[in-house]
Amino acid sequence: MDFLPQNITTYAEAYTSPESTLLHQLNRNTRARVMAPRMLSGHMQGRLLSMISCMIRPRRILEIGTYTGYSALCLAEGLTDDGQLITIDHNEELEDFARSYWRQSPFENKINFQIGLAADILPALNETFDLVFIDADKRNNSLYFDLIFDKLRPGGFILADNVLWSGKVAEPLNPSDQDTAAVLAFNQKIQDDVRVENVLLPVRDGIMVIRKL
Ligand SMILES: C[S@@+](CC[C@H](N)C(=O)[O-])C[C@H]1O[C@@H](n2cnc3c(N)ncnc32)[C@H](O)[C@@H]1O
Repeated sequence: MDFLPQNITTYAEAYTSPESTLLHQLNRNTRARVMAPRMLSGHMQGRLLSMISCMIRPRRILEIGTYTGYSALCLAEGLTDDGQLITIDHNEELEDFARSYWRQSPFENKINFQIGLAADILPALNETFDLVFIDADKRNNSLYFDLIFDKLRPGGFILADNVLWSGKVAEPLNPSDQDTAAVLAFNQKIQDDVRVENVLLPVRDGIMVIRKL
């Protein structure tokens, strides 16, 4: 869903740095060959993820929800020389596809792909993260936030995707719509949490930017 008029979106994209050739190919081939290509962050959001990562210069990034590896490549652009990005997905069928693009990038050796359910993998991670991107099953956003909070350094950032949920968060809630209810609950939980500061960016489907105090 576009929240801005199409001409404004087109203009904003025209005045955003272009995707690299590799990211463009990954974007295009995901659309051509993979189910549900709308899940991919895409040009504008990808450049924003890269920009935020370059501002933070993280040593450790955690991504929950790899899909075809597009956002991992964007976030990896900001890593320090000794940095590492751990990315988790339970869909092992996408591994070869994602790796074939990571291999062509400067970040192959910095990306650690872990296959499995995020809720199983997260408790075992023995790292302190500077930046976390939550972009998997939205019903578990609150669980993932709780599981990673103590692993995030003070001053570190969490980005949570799709917090506008196609605009449904601002409409009357259908009682049978558990996905929207979960996104609403997550947004409220963050808003009420005195341990963080947060800004809901209405970019694409909404990104909650959270800073641990
Ligand atoms: C929206 S896509 C991620 C898109 C990617 N971050 C990007 O921007 O290009 C969500 C991914 O989360 C994965 N996923 C969903 N539930 C999961 C779970 N419980 N544990 C791990 N991965 C999960 C899906 O397989 C899917 O690939």
